[in-house]
Amino acid sequence: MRNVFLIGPMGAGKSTIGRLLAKELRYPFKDSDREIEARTGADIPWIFDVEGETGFREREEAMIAELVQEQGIVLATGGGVVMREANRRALADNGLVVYLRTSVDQQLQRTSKDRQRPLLQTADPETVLRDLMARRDPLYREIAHLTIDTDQRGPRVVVNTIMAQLDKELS
Ligand SMILES: Nc1ncnc2c1ncn2[C@@H]1O[C@H](COP(=O)(O)OP(=O)(O)OP(=O)(O)O)[C@@H](O)[C@H]1O
Ligand SMILES: O=C(O)C1=C[C@@H](O)[C@@H](O)[C@H](O)C1
Ligand SMILES: [Mg+2]
Repeated sequence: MRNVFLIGPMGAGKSTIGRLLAKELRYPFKDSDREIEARTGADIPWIFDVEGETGFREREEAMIAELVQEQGIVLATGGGVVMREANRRALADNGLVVYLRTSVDQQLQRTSKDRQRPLLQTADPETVLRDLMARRDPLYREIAHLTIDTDQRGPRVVVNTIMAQLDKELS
């Protein structure tokens, strides 16, 4: 069974859509951010605070290397997973990579209520998101087997769109 790996920026809907897609496929759902928290025994803001972003990226790379060994899971990755080449290779080689695309305007709306994203705890999250998008969008595209725009589609419609594409991929 093939793994499905969801990539994309903060607020693209990887966790939300991943959970729904996994139900549809009857695959186990894993969320790399949650797995890192469980393994560390601390939440992501704590890890960034105490170990810095580099400490978090080390934990993330180790977790991705482990998770890609699974067979037949839906995995929601963290927004910055593509920054490391080892992660890009691990994902591209071990599953179908789906890029959930979204605009910075939508990201701002979807992330505004939540304080769990340390990179956005700044006076100017819009500039941060634009800068991250400029650097990461080419990397998401580099490894994506499928790209789905989520701006005009609610989570259920995104899942149906992925399911239709998966049927094509698997037939
Ligand atoms: N297609 C969509 N349309 C409207 N709202 C959405 C859509 N997808 C997700 N959302 C909402 O956006 C918010 C962020 O979604 P989610 O946490 O799934 O993003 P994420 O990609 O996992 O982000 P992160 O990389 O920070 O973990 C949630 O409140 C979710 O309900
Ligand atoms: O875009 C990012 O770099 C991040 C996204 C989140 O999923 C978490 O992995 C963390 O907050 C960092
Ligand atoms: Mg998430």
